[in-house]
Amino acid sequence: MTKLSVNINKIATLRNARGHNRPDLLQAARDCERFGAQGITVHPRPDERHIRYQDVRDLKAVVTTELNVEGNPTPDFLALVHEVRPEQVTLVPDAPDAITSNAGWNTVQHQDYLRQVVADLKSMGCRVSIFLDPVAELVRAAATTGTDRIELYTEDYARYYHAGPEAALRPYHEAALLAQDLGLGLNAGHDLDLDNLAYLHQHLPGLQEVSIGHALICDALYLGLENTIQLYRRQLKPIK
Ligand SMILES: CC(=O)[C@@H](O)[C@H](O)COP(=O)(O)O
Ligand SMILES: NCC(=O)COP(=O)(O)O
Repeated sequence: MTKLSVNINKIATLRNARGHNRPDLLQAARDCERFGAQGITVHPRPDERHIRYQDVRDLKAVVTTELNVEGNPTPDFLALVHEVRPEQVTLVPDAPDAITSNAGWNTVQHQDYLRQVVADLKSMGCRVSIFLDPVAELVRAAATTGTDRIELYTEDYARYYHAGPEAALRPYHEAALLAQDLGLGLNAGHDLDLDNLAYLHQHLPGLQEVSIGHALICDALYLGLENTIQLYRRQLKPIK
């Protein structure tokens, strides 16, 4: 089964636009779960432009499925996840000024560093996932860090999907097979939406979780949050 983790960054973006508590992020997380989300993802960025560090603390007390906290393992980020101990930490090498995540890890270059961070997070009981591009040598190097899972960075898949889904997915399919051989769990995310999700799910072996935020929250403006989450879940229905 491929689980849907709803990324609620954009709900915090909206809240922060006015400085009050509308929409209420914690209530939104509860509602996402009630509507069918099987996890909640947040990506606190250093400038706290959407998710604040305090949100992550508060969410831990509220989320009943799984809390997935994404970010670059800076000292502040590591202190936060040490305190909160989410079910999953996804390591993303984003620069502080990046508009959104725009690159995966170079796991070859940062192998030793990642090995230390992964060991530290696993010792606290967190599942660890490393965000990376679908490149064989990056997947192999990730496996040597002891990470539980990798998250395939799907921006290129999403960009090229409409030009030809098969070609767009090919590197991801190969990376997924390699991950399976190496005993790595598999997540995927970034720019997934109602157009491209079902194909990814049907053709990516061993896909355990997708985290989706931007498109899902945009769709919810038109379709409503409950209906939207149900539509995304439907794209992930088990393959017979
Ligand atoms: C890790 C990742 O892929 C991101 O998509 C992310 O969490 C989205 O972040 P923003 O909501 O800040 O664009
Ligand atoms: N890990 C990806 C994620 O959480 C959401 O990415 P996006 O759907 O906002 O592009």
